[in-house]
Amino acid sequence: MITVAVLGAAGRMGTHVVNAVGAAPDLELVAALDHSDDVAQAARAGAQVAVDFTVPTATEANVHALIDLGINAVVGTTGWTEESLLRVEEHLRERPELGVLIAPNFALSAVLSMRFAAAAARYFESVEVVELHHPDKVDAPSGTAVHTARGIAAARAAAGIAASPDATTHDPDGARGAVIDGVHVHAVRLRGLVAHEEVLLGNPGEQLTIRTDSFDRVSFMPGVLLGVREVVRRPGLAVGLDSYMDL
Ligand SMILES: NC(=O)c1ccc[n+]([C@@H]2O[C@H](COP(=O)([O-])OP(=O)(O)OC[C@H]3O[C@@H](n4cnc5c(N)ncnc54)[C@H](O)[C@@H]3O)[C@@H](O)[C@H]2O)c1
Ligand SMILES: O=C(O)C1=N[C@H](C(=O)O)CCC1
Repeated sequence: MITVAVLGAAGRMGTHVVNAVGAAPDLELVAALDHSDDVAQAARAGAQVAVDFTVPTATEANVHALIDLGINAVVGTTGWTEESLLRVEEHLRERPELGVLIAPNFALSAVLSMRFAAAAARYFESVEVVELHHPDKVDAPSGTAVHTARGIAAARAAAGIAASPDATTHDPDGARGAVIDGVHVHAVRLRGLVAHEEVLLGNPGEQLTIRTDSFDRVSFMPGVLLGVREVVRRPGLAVGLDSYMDL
């Protein structure tokens, strides 16, 4: 039995995680904490793993607190930068027995989309990412889109591919979107959506579209539970659920 605490337990994702952990025969929910609770309660309740679905402004501090408490962490919250990931990696050297998984998206379709996009990136002249989410989301672009763009950019750089062609010289309102490692990323916020992303790859006379749709937050739960089960036997920092999958 793996004992689990949930941070952000009252939120949209946290509520689903509480239910999914509660329904799993090999997991025991020992703490359901939200913003007014002390993270140390997770240790007092005997948690081996804490799942964090909080807010980008809180998640890094939560992870450092969990490491100090000797608790493995599975993190779905977005907002991570190269610098904040490095700080966690550094902190984990003090606790080499602990594992931390930080994954921008736990849905299988999204994990595969990111992999497929990176694999396809070097075969196309142009690439852009469009992410589409519910309007209650506080961050843009999405963590998934940032991770997707970085994977595409790394694959193109490794293959020596030039920047996507773009004649734009006048864009006073930012219509061309954000630029992540040279890849344009566009964010849509629309009532009715949950979490969606399209990667558009273009060549003369052809286009490849890679699309992932999470219509319901249940889509994230198998990946979260996989993370909880695996993190206890995979010390160190892992970024992206694909690192726990045999892809
Ligand atoms: N990785 C994935 O697969 C995935 C999927 C969906 C959402 N997300 C990300 O998860 C995060 C949460 O999304 P959501 O839709 O559940 O948001 P939400 O606003 O519904 O929930 C966040 C919860 O965290 C709580 N909270 C805030 N600060 C806290 C703190 N310091 N300690 C404990 N709890 C705290 C809030 O009170 C709230 O209940 C976002 O960053 C989102 O982008 C990731
Ligand atoms: O609903 C959200 O918020 C989501 N956030 C993640 C992101 O920013 O990529 C994953 C998808 C849902």
